[in-house]
Amino acid sequence: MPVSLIQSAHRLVVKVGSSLVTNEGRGLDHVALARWAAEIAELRRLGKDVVLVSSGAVAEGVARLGWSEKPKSIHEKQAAAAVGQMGLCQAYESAFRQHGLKTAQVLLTHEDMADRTRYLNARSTLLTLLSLGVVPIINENDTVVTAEIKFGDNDTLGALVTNLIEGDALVILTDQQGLYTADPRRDPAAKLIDEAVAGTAELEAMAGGAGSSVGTGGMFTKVIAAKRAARSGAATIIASGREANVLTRLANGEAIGTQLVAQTTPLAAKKQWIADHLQIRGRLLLDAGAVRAVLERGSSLLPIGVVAVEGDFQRGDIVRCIGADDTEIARGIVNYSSQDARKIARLPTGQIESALGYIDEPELIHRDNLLVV
Ligand SMILES: Nc1ncnc2c1ncn2[C@@H]1O[C@H](COP(=O)(O)OP(=O)(O)O)[C@@H](O)[C@H]1O
Ligand SMILES: N[C@@H](CCC(=O)OP(=O)(O)O)C(=O)O
Repeated sequence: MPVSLIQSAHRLVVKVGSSLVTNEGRGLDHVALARWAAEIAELRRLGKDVVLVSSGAVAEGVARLGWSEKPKSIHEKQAAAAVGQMGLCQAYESAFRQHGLKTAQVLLTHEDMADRTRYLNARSTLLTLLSLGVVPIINENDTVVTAEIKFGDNDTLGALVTNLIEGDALVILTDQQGLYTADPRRDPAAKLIDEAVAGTAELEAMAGGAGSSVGTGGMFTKVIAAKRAARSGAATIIASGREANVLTRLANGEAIGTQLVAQTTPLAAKKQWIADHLQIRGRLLLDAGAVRAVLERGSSLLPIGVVAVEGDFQRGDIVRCIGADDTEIARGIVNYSSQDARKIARLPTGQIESALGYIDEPELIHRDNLLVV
């Protein structure tokens, strides 16, 4: 049996599906929510940051409105989501309060992930919430999205959030023990897969079946989510949300469900992404001290070591770091726009806020986002 990668993970995304959250569509399962909240509180005590992606708004709205099944029309689904999301928030807020934890509702759309500024804002807000000890609870903003641009299932959203916050792992809790060789609802001989490499075609073939009556994507979207999460080096675990203490047991190294491993680490994936990036928007000219700090000590690049800023770039763009003789020594993801970088170049960190009127990060480029070339 493999050892759970959750044990060493520092930042994780836990995704719970509609059928679990709403007791197969019968209404919110408060007992299950209380269990997950207790387990997430324990993960936080173990020093792990946890973001929860929860489905269930439509299913809970359908139950609250007294409808007998999920409606077909998009506007009725959106209306149901708006009603149900209230219930989800209330239930999570009170479940986490029992453990002294605050929660935050974050509703995201596809556009928030596609637009660079919104993507970076969502990322900063989530990281700030985590640093404040708050548990962010994410769902798709179902009431405003149209069918063509919907994530649709929250497995995809969970994977994109894992990429967004550079999580080490995505835990998908569902109504099955994990990924089977075939849909266990149809094939009683199907066997549980305990470990596999994320992103292979065989996994996609096994997960072909549709989801439950209240869920959306079935296993297929979970396998694709694992493939997406693996791109940023994160492992995915698919396990039963009904298994007692599933999250804390995973955190203690117990292998439960199916573990889909990435073939690279999050840091290596990010550095590869920087190396492969074709659009380099600007150049930072470094003094000799900054060159030594970056090359010899693997340090972050601070504004004080930058003597000039060239080009026109935004926060989050990739820029070159230039040393003596106009040679490129490194490249990385910059924390400030070219306009702001010019204002803080040569300044000590303590003066960033007075120069700009705000401070995002003390570094111009953090060492995790810096690739020596
Ligand atoms: N290979 C497979 N292994 C496990 N479950 C599968 C497989 N293929 C299809 N499924 C179906 O996927 C369902 C879980 O997906 P879904 O209903 O969308 O759940 P959730 O609401 O948790 O996202 C299971 O109940 C199962 O019937
Ligand atoms: N945003 C939707 C999630 C849709 C859905 O069914 O997702 P899932 O159960 O994860 O397959 C909701 O909250 O109802």
